[in-house]
Amino acid sequence: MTFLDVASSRGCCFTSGLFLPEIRLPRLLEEERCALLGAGIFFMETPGDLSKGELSFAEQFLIFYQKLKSRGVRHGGVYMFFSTVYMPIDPAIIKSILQKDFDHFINHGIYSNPEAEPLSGHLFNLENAKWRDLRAKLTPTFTSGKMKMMFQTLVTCSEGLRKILEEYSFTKDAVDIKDVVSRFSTDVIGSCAFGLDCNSLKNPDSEFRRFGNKVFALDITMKIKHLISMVMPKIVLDFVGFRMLSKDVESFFMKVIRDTIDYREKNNVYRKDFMHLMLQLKNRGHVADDASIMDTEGNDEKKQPHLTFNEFAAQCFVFFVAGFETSSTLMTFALFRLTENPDIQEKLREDILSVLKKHDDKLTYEAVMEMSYLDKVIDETLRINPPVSALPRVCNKTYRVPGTDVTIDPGTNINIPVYGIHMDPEYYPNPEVFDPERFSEENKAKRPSCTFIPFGEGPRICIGLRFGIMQAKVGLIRILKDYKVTLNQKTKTPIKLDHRSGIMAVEGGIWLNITKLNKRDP
Ligand code: HEM
Repeated sequence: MTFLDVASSRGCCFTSGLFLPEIRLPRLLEEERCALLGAGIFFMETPGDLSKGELSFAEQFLIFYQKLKSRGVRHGGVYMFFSTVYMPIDPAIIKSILQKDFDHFINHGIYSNPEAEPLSGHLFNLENAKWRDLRAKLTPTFTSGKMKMMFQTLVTCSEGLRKILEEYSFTKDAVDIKDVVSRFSTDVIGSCAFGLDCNSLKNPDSEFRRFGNKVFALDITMKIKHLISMVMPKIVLDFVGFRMLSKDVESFFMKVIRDTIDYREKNNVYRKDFMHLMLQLKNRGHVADDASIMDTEGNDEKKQPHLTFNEFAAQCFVFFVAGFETSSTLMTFALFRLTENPDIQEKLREDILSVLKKHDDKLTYEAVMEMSYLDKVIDETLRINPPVSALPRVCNKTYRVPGTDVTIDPGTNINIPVYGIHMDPEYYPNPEVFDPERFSEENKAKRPSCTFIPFGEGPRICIGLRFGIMQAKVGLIRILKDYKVTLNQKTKTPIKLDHRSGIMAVEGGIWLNITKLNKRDP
């Protein structure tokens, strides 16, 4: 029996879904449930809350995960809109899908049409050979050596963050911390991916921030577009030239990138950032450790570029989109958890200050790498509040799930339940408790692989992992070194996850008090 046989044994699979009004799948009869469980170990569920829009995407999938887990099965299925999604919950199956048998699950299954919408032709969306080729080209852009090269740009941007916090510590106003750290992330990624001073820390209404927010705005138009892209066949979408981004967003990013390329190429500018490495890729076909963006003849105007302008622009765009919201979410939740756990906040500050003292009070790449307690706090934050709560995959080759008699057909969508795994008491006892010691070397070694997957896993793992962590670390160090953070009463507690956001976020935001610390010996 294949997964789709089981799924369609209920007939039409209309579902109550994220963006739809309530259209419920008839509840399964008990004997039907047993038959499904007996036949293929699968179980289809449609919690009512899914349709009411009260639960966040992360919570909905946590419920699916917990229901499957409580039935003692290794995997299951979920009705979503008009299709069914296969959901493994056993880390061994997850590992097979993400790593061992990756060849069957290469793609994310997200619709894109670079001809109609050039910025959609980026790494996250590309498929099969096109993805492999581009991933191989871009990987050298994200090595630890390249991170070290960009480190100073990050530190420079963090000076703006310090200035803002200084003002807040003086005025004693409550700080919408997600807003502030998002502006920091916008400046960092704008500077590193576009080579621009976006000034969004100084000017909250900067164009970069405005258009960045527009990309993430999940308004009714975007919801409808998401739905259409999920339910319509690709051939129809291609035919009508379907696009996700509005024209003004596309024009803004294309123009910024075009102007920067022209300026740098004309003036042979060298800046230590992604833009420089991408220009090397475009003009020389590879990333190098030098200041030149031209080939050995000094120019390549006669030659075919190694990366076309559209490909180039789409990658800069995805670095921005994938980088700024995820990293600022990480910083926001870390600070929130530290307000809930003042002893952990104090311990982290001690770690930061003692390492800085060894490095003459200078925020260097090497100093950051030495802050081992900071690593644990970051990992524990990513466990309890993973910005991306589920990983999408689509099956591209018939697959027999190891250790079962179940087959997955090509075209079946897969959902890897990151948040469910991270909140499973089997791997993380008392999962609601924030405890960085879960990430001591000893404790990490006790857990099976694929039980901590905030960046995904396998060949398709987040390419910007190092950069995202480095950016969050610099931001947190800047804040915690000089300021104590406490929760302001404007924060609605207990916090509720925002059901309107695709990335994990808090309804009403996290509001903090910032108190300047007296200078002291670390
Ligand atoms: C805390 C920060 C971040 C988190 C939690 C995060 C998380 C993720 C996740 C879960 C995926 C999907 C992995 C998979 O399918 O297995 C992903 C993919 C990706 N991320 Fe990140 N990310 C972060 C920061 C960044 C940054 C800073 C950049 C770029 C500068 C970036 C660029 C990308 C790209 C391009 C992909 C697609 C990779 C591919 O399909 O080959 N991410 N990220």
